[in-house]
Amino acid sequence: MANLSKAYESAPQQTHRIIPLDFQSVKHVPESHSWSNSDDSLPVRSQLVENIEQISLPVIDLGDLDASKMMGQACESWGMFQVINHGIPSTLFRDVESEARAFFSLAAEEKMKALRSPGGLTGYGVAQIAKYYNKLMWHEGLTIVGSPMDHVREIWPDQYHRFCEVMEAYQKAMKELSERLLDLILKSLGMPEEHIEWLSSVACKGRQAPSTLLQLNSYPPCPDPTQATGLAPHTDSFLITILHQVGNINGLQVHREGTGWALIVPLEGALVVNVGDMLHIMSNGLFSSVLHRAVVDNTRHRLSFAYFYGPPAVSSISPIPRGCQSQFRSMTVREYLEMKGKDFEGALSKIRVV
Ligand SMILES: C=C1C[C@]23C[C@@]1(O)CC[C@H]2[C@@]12CCC[C@@](C)(C(=O)O1)[C@H]2[C@@H]3C(=O)O
Ligand SMILES: O=C(O)CCC(=O)C(=O)O
Ligand SMILES: [Fe+2]
Repeated sequence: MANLSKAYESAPQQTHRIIPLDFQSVKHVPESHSWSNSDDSLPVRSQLVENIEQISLPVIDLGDLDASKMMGQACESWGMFQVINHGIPSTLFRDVESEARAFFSLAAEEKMKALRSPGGLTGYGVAQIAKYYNKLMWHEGLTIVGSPMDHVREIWPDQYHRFCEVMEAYQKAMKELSERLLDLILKSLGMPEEHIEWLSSVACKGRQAPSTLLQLNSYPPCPDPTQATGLAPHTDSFLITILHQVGNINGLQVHREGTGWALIVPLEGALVVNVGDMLHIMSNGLFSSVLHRAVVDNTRHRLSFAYFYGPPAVSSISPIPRGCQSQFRSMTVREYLEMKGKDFEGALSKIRVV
C-alpha cells in the first residue's frame, strides 16, 4: 500500500505520542489514561462498563442462498453483522493469536524496536485515532500491511519468519473473504462485482491492489475499567472491517441512534463485519458506517484482529448510481483518508453535497 502511506506523511505525530503505556508495570490508571471527568469523556462517560444493554447482531451464514439480501438488510439497519460458515480454519485464528501473544507479551523496550515512525502507517504504537483525543487509551496495536518483516526482524533477528508467514496467510484469507462479502453486499445494492473494475480479480489482470490493513489490537487487563477506554468511539474508514475477537471476551460496543451504547455479545466462531465510511459513501448513505468503541476488562487481556479492506488508493469513490440523487461527491481513497486525518468527525459531512 505504498500509495496510501503518503496519506500519513503530511501529518506526522510526535514520537512520544506514538508510544503506548508500559501496561505491565502500572498498578493504577494514570491521569493520562483516566477518562473520568475529562473533556474527552463527554460522549463516553455514561455506560462505560456497567448497565449496558447487550445485543446480538444478525448472524448470516455464508452458505445461505439469501445471504446477499440478509447482508443488505443488516448493513441498512445495523451497519454490522456477524458471519458464520466463512471457511477460515480455526487453526489460522489460533496461529495468529499465538504470534500476537508472543509479540504483545514482550517487554516494552523490545516492542519499541517495532515502533511506528512519526509519519508512518505500519508498526507498533497507539491507535492512529489517539491524536484526536487528549486522553490516551488502554490499548496497544501492531499495524501490518503485507509483510511485517521490517518491524519484527528488529525484535527476532533469527526467528521472524514464522510471525511473517502467519500474518501474511491471515491477510490472504481475509482478502479473499472480504471480496466474497463485498460481492454479496454490492449485489444487494444492485451492483454485481464484475461491474467494479478494482474488485474484479478475475476480469482485470493488471488491476491495482486494494487498500488493505491488518490491525492487531491488545487491551491489557486494567486496574479500573470504569476510568479507562480501550478504543475511543470511531467509525472505520475503509469499505468493510472484519473483526475477530479472541476468546470471545466482551469489549466491542456499538452506538445506536436513540438508545446509546450497546455491548455486542461475541458468538463463538463468528466474525463481526462492519460498514466503513467508504461503503457509506458508495451506498449513498443507505448503509451507515457505524460508531463503535472497545472497553477493557479488569482481569482479562483482550486481543482482537481487525482487517480493513478498501479500494486501491488512487481509485475514486462515489455513490453507486441507483436512480436517486448522489449525496456525496466523488474523491479518491487517498483524498478521503487525508480528509479524515484532518477532520476526524466531519469528513463525511464535508463531502456531502445534498
Ligand atoms: C487507513 C486507516 C484506517 C485506520 C486509520 C488509518 O489511517 C490507519 C490505521 C487504521 C486504524 C486501525 C485501528 C483502528 C483505527 C480506527 C485507527 O485508529 O487506525 C483504524 C482507522 C480507520 O479505520 O479509520
Ligand atoms: O477490538 C475491538 O473490538 C474493536 C476494534 C476496532 O474497532 C478497530 O480495530 O477498528
Ligand atoms: Fe473500528
